[in-house]
Amino acid sequence: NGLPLPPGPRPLPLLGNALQINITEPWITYADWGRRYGGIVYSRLLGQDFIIINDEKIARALLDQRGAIYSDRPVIGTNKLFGVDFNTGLLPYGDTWRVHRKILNQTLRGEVVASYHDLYLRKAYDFALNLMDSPGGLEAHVQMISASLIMAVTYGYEVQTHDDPLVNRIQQVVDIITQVLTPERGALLMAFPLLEHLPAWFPGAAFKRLARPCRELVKEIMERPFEYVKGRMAQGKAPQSMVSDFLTQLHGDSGDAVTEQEQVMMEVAATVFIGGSETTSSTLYVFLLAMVLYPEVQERAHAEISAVVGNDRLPDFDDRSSLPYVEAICRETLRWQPVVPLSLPHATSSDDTYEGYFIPKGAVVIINTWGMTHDETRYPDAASFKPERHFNPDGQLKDEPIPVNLGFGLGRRICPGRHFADRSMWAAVVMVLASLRLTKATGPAGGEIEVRPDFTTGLAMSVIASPPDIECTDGSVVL
Ligand code: HEM
Repeated sequence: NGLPLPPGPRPLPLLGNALQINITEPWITYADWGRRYGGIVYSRLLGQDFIIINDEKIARALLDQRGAIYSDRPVIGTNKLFGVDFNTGLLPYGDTWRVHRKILNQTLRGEVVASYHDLYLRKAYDFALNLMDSPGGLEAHVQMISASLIMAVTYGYEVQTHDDPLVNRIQQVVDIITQVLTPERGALLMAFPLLEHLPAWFPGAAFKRLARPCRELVKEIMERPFEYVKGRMAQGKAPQSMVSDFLTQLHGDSGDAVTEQEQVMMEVAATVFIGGSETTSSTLYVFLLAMVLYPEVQERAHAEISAVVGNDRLPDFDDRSSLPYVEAICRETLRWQPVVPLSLPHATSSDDTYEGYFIPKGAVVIINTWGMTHDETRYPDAASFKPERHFNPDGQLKDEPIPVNLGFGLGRRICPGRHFADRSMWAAVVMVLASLRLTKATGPAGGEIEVRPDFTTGLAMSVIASPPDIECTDGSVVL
């Protein structure tokens, strides 16, 4: 229609801008392009159109206000190959996705997840105790709280040990997905569809070796926990969970329609684990890392909790509104290192125009959340962890509750688990701050071992380079 594409880096023939992207931290390249070319950037990767949005206002104008165009997902050939095309987060914008979303919106809405308050506090308490008992097992404790929270809410399944076979299976699927199913690999497959059909031994097609085991694992992780809930319900012993609530509603019905609905619920439940476990654990890593690196923040939180909660009990949700600094720590954790730094890729389902630019149908739309939360004009000294930035000059906490945080995405595909994440994260953060002090570990010579923040990619997970020392303050659980 004669309109130009948004500005962007000059592409090379065939490869497009593939060689200009920092593969391990593409959000840094995209933020850099944002500074050079503006809030909306066009790039081409192996023949595929990419629209990269670095500006929150533009992201809201397109995803929130033009949801009918910007809510699709890119077609990634590997999703089907790996058996994960059932996942709500990867489904194209259409009827199946709508059915999934309806279930998710109902079962994870604010009022429903509020009914799990005791569960979040109990799991958070176990987490703090585990950290206290064996600080060196930090990674296992973080995995434990994330997996056990999600398994309890989804299936009413109590994870008993760090080595739960079911959780291990699900974790294997998550690992494969985050390694293999990236939009960049999707672009590679779209550019060279032949790769999908080459044998796994062929150079460049080695990733396919994981496809069959992944498909088998996916089948198992969908069916086994579902059958577990049915078995418990038959014995009259199933606690409240997403799946048991759903099956209770179906009670008495039979036939093909029920089988179909059960299949949908199996898919939604498996999605919840895949979508909720790594994001939860990554966020907790970021929080723990920040506490080790910023002891003054930790001290201020200890003082706030001490003043409000006292020394005779642990905090609970009734204290939440009286602990604004703890709230600000949660918000800053999501801002400082958004654990899904590029959100999930969206795609356009028809041509569009924006501010005189042409946006083609089928373009992959990347929301650079990391770039937005590190925008120096909005967050001065963005690389530093500063909960204070979430307060107004009059000392009041800003009116930006966690469920509207950019880290949960935008528009019709916004994270349906955000209310759950808000509450489960708060419980873990406040429980750790109320009962522990995190410090750098000491080396053999008695000096502090420096902590070098290092991040793995996939869904971006922070790893603390050396296990921190964790002390129970004053020998008691409460400060
Ligand atoms: C701190 C924790 C979490 C973060 C930062 C997070 C972030 C995100 C983001 C950025 C998206 C993509 C949104 C978009 O496309 O615009 C997403 C999607 C999704 N999240 Fe979360 N999430 C978290 C926890 C959870 C939890 C606990 C659950 C489940 C209980 C969950 C379930 C999902 C699902 C099912 C989708 C796909 C939605 C769709 O495509 O329609 N997430 N999440």
